[in-house]
Amino acid sequence: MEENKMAKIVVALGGNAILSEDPSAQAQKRAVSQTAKELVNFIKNGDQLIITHGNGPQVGNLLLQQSAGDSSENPAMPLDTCGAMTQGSIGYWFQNAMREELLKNGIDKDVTTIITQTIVAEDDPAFQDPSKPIGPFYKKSEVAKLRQEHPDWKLMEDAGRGYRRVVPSPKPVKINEYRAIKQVVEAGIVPIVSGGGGIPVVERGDRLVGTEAVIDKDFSASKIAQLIKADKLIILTSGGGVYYNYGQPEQAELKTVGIEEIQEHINAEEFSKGSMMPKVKAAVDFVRQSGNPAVIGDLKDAKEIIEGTQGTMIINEGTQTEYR
Ligand SMILES: Nc1ncnc2c1ncn2[C@@H]1O[C@H](COP(=O)(O)OP(=O)(O)O)[C@@H](O)[C@H]1O
Ligand SMILES: NC(=O)OP(=O)(O)O
Repeated sequence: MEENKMAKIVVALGGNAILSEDPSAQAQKRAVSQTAKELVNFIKNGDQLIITHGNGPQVGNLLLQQSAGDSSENPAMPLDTCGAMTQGSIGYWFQNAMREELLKNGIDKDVTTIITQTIVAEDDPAFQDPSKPIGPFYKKSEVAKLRQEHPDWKLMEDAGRGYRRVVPSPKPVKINEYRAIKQVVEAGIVPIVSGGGGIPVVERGDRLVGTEAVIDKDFSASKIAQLIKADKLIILTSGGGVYYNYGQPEQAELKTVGIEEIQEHINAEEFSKGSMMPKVKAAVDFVRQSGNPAVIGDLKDAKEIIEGTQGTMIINEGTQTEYR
């Protein structure tokens, strides 16, 4: 198969950006359709697109549905299987929406979802320190009751938006389906990969065994972007680009920043642990390893981000930091 010469762009979409206020399938499909309209612009530009997405809200909601209907005849599915189910459901929404948009634009291109298993280390310290927010946001007044009802849950405040259940989030070590993903990319097909960061599995001899965790999709997206030698990594979320002093009166949104400067802000732990910190770390890791830029921005600004007029661009050079 001949190597595709067009620019390869990995786009990672946040679970919270897909599920904003209305958790119904219709509302999430609408958000995905809106995004698909923007994503098709990359293809019209002649770029090769690789799509990945989060699943934090969706997998948490699914776990709640599972436990509500749990019985010996119809047992609740474990977290790794719920992760796989969200890869299927969100992948379906994207395949469906992308197909429609491509047809509207007269583009004959296949889109396919690859169920992806992400190998993590069984001794990753993250298993002892849950940090990945999943499911709905709760008010502070609800926390005591939730702790009583679910003594096994750990709850944490999430970036000023309320409290959420948190689960372990080990780092991706290997993407098991990487070779398949590479071949699909080389064939010019648009793949939807590593949804929800990939299904977390650990290696035990010849077996891959599912584990109770949710991998951060930003870290998996960065790993895939490095493996396929992407020209750009774009992380789309809600709320805009990266801010210094987020939530403070003096908050400032970054337009362009070099990796060494933003690394200092990472080292000072200035970004929220369960939300912006993984995005910034994943972006910096990609830029450092590849030399290519990464952009973090709002899903609703996808068009402007493609044009380079919105979002925060992180680049591989010392530069005068620009603010919006
Ligand atoms: N420094 C920051 N700059 C911008 N947003 C931040 C920052 N710190 C926390 N946030 C919050 O992080 C959110 C994005 O993280 P999250 O909701 O976890 O993303 P995802 O869309 O991947 O689910 C933003 O909507 C914002 O509320
Ligand atoms: N798995 C994951 O990172 O999901 P979110 O993007 O929804 O946080």
